[in-house]
Amino acid sequence: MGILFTRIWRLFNHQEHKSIIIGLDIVHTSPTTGSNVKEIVINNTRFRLDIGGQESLLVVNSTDRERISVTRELYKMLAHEDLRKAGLLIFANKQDVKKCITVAEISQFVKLTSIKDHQWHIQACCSLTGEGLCQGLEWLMSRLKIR
Ligand SMILES: Nc1nc2c(ncn2[C@@H]2O[C@H](COP(=O)(O)OP(=O)(O)OP(=O)(O)O)[C@@H](O)[C@H]2O)c(=O)[nH]1
Ligand SMILES: [Mg+2]
Repeated sequence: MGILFTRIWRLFNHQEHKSIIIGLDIVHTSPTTGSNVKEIVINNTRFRLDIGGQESLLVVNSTDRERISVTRELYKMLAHEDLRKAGLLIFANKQDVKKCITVAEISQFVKLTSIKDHQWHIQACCSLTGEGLCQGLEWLMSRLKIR
């Protein structure tokens, strides 16, 4: 999810909203200085994230049918105390690819409708063109405004 992450990072730049970004290819390195600060490495780039997050972003590779079941487990981290009030934004990436897993299918796999205690939104996107990224983030921003 390197490309998508880089684009989102640019859009978020200089803003103070706390978010965590999760996906299957993020490598957690050892905890760093602050208690909530984690360093992650994505495609050889090191990022520092504050994981006392208010929002969660989940990135799904819509062409990877084998690992969609692993993705299903990821949102369980929403049960963590620090994420009690977090919303969940799911980016279904690579929706431009023929025969990709559709947003409806991903929703079913991940059992989105069973998430009752968090607001969630699933957004089709293509990180090559950037399509869908702004719409997804607009959903996050609208949540932050009404708080
Ligand atoms: N067609 C298409 N290709 C993409 C998209 N996003 C990433 N890719 C391609 O997928 C490959 C891996 O890029 P990453 O940024 O690692 O994307 P990823 O979502 O982690 O996908 P995988 O690593 O393949 O699981 C590269 O060749 C990208 O060009 C997308 O939205 N559409
Ligand atoms: Mg990747």
